[in-house]
Amino acid sequence: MTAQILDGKATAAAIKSDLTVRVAALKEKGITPGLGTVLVGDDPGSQKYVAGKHRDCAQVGIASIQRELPATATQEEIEAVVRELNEDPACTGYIVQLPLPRGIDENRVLELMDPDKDADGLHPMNLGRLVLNEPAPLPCTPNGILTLLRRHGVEIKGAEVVVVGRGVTIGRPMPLLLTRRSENATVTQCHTGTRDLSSHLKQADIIIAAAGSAHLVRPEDVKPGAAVLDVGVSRSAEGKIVGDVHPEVAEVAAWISPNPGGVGPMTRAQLLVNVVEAAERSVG
Ligand SMILES: Nc1nc2c(c(=O)[nH]1)N[C@@H](CN(C=O)c1ccc(C(=O)N[C@@H](CCC(=O)O)C(=O)O)cc1)CN2
Repeated sequence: MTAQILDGKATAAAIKSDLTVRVAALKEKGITPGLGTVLVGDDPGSQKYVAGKHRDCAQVGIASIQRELPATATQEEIEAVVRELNEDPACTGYIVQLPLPRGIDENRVLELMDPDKDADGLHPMNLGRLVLNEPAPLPCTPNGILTLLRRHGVEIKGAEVVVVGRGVTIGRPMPLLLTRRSENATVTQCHTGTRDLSSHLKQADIIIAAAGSAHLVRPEDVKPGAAVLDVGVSRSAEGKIVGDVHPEVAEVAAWISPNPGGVGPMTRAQLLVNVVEAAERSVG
């Protein structure tokens, strides 16, 4: 078997095309959605991701507001930028690019954001709303993964899903989305404390690998016919992306997301969805 591709690039392009129409309709009502980004430091990966987010904004007609601070920025300097974006009427939604440099209290920064402008769905109020089943912007990568599966017709309802990783942007919120009544999946969350990862992976209909550990998921661990989403990013000595999923998994799985070209573009598309939905809410 050779797996079919969960094509994030093409799916994100379709989402952006739909958003272009919605943004134009908002502009006719006098609303221009504006995405703000706060980038602290000079991590090349973060710089690339933020640049991609602003490229996407330009494509669909969303205004861009960029704030950059040096790696030496203090907690107070970062918080001042967050306060400024909270007050800026041109900024209808924004994100703080993670991770922040060592020594910065990330949670304090996220808590300071106006939850109504939280385009990432990572403010504690919005994560709480997700737990309580209340409307909230959804975290971009988990929601991007669900959209990718749905648009390719992969059955989520009743599926045994293994999520590998417990980070704030993916691993923690992913099971919250998957276990809503609308998805009805059964989820096992694995992490560095899991004794026998392989035994869990072998049971999974869907594997979401977000550990950041190169080629962690191997072909012998995957049930034939499973859908495998590769979210992890490690870098080779040449700077190339190495995912969490071994390339030979494609010989066993029915569906696989490429990396790059799978979940990354979907993360960016869902961010734009959150920005546009917030602007639409503001006009009723
Ligand atoms: N505030 C946030 N910070 C971070 C998030 C997040 O959702 N919100 N997630 C990740 C990084 N991330 C989003 O910011 C992100 C990762 C990857 C991509 C992407 O388009 N990747 C491309 C490859 C790009 C490359 O060549 O390096 C792909 O997969 O095709 C976009 C966004 C951590 N921080």
